[in-house]
Amino acid sequence: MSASDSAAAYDYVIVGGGTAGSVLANRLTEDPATSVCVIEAGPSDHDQDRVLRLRDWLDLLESDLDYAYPTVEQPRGNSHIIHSRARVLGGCSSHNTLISFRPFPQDLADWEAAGARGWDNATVQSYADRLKNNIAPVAPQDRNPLVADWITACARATGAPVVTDFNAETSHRGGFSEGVGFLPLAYDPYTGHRSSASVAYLHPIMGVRDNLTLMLETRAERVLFEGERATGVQVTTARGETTTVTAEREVLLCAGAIDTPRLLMLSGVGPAGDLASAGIGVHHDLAGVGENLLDHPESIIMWETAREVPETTVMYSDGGLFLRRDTADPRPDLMFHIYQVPFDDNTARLGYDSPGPRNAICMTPNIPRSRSRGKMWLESPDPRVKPALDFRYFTDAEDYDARTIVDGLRIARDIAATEPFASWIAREVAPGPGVSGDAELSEFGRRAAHTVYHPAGTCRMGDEDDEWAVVDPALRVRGLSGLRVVDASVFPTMPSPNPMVTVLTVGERAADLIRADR
Ligand SMILES: Cc1cc2nc3c(=O)[nH]c(=O)nc-3n(C[C@H](O)[C@H](O)[C@H](O)COP(=O)(O)OP(=O)(O)OC[C@H]3O[C@@H](n4cnc5c(N)ncnc54)[C@H](O)[C@@H]3O)c2cc1C
Repeated sequence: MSASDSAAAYDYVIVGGGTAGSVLANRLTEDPATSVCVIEAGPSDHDQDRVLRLRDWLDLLESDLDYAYPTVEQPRGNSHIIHSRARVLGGCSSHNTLISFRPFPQDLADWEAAGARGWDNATVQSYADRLKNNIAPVAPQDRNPLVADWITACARATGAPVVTDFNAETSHRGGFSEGVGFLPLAYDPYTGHRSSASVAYLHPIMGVRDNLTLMLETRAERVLFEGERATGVQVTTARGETTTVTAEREVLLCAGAIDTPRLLMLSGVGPAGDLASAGIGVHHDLAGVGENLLDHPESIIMWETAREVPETTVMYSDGGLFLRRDTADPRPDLMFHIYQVPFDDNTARLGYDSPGPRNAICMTPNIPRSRSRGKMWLESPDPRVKPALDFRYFTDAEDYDARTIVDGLRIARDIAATEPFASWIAREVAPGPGVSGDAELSEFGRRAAHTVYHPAGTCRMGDEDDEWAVVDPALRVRGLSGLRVVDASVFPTMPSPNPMVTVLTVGERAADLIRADR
């Protein structure tokens, strides 16, 4: 299970045993003649109940299992957001909420239009069909009566249909424009445990397949090259030793949308000017590394409840609402999660009081296709220094992002005024009924903004001749060989819904692309 011998060699070296990395490790080791080493900076999740119990996810944020990346100052947004990224086997699928939406057909049409040839809807859905995770709507015994009343009120107030299985709408009806219901989750309804990437793809084969090596608590610090070819990775092991892991065929970067571009830049692959400013020697000038930083920004409205919120839940955010304002596009353009707990980090900082833990209910409107684009870069060649993340929240020229949040806050108030949800509510805590003009709502919405924790796009896919693309449609890093990126970094544009299933699907398809190149 562990290897620390120097210069160990494998066919494939996967950096990051996270969401996409777990899928890839499983699929590539299906062939007993193929050897794979997974280098994972975090520990195993295998016997960690605090990780496996989905209901406890909030305790993992900013814990020892979280890289917790700050952002640079956001003049039009909230400068205090901490981007959680998991440091544990399974990656973010081991500390997220496991909301699981199949990719939307029109989002994949956007990918193809952006140069991601071959990532069409029919192809990608066929890979989504292969996922091993147990994905199903919140089970009947886990359905909170308050959330059920919220769903009814949403349908009445907005006209959105109540949906029993969002993913069935995508699989069998070509998608949905609007809808409200209990969310599809990757979990085991009998135990409340995660059906994360590690649970579904790694646990069944750990210690079973001899051709799989896991190097846990081992950090990749640099990709090694001979000329243009990636030959392996320099790592620091759990014991603090620096060693080399050699890839006979390919190095596969699956460290996520922040750590993959970070590792490329630490290895001298990235925009030459940015690398020089950080004191890093340039091995391969690649303009797009760290550009196109995407996210789903959200804001919040919080109420104090008139009665205690019933405790039944899977993970305290079990319902979702999708709405569409622009009828020219079939996709929803506003999404809301409901939070059955006081999600008050940002409101408390702004001076709002917080109801008790059992007396708050929140709605968090988010922007499915945010138009602001960010960038990340390094400020030091030291691999321990965290990167600079500038999401440039709410900076799009048309102010579309801020207007979407204002629309969301207003719609949330309409829902709160509608039975049977209305009678659960005692008062609006934040932003409070006094905040009602567009400008005031925008100011509050942006200052109290948060992330749905979906950074992506920083090594985006594109045509071979697109100078801002980092990888080609087969996920190979442009201008180099033996090196691919397989994680949320490769998204050319942001999927409208929560992206984890799309990441898993990228892992599934990547395995076929890699095998096809052998
Ligand atoms: C709190 C939270 C809640 C979320 N909720 C949802 C949700 O409900 N539904 C949804 O669809 N999406 C959700 N997301 C987003 C989703 O989880 C991510 O988009 C997805 O899991 C990213 O997968 P990945 O493979 O790109 O990266 P990750 O899963 O982050 O995997 C990266 C792995 O690489 C490892 N690593 C990093 N650097 C190194 C290094 N240098 N050396 C070795 N290993 C390294 C990390 O430890 C990690 O295991 C959430 C995210 C968070 C943080």
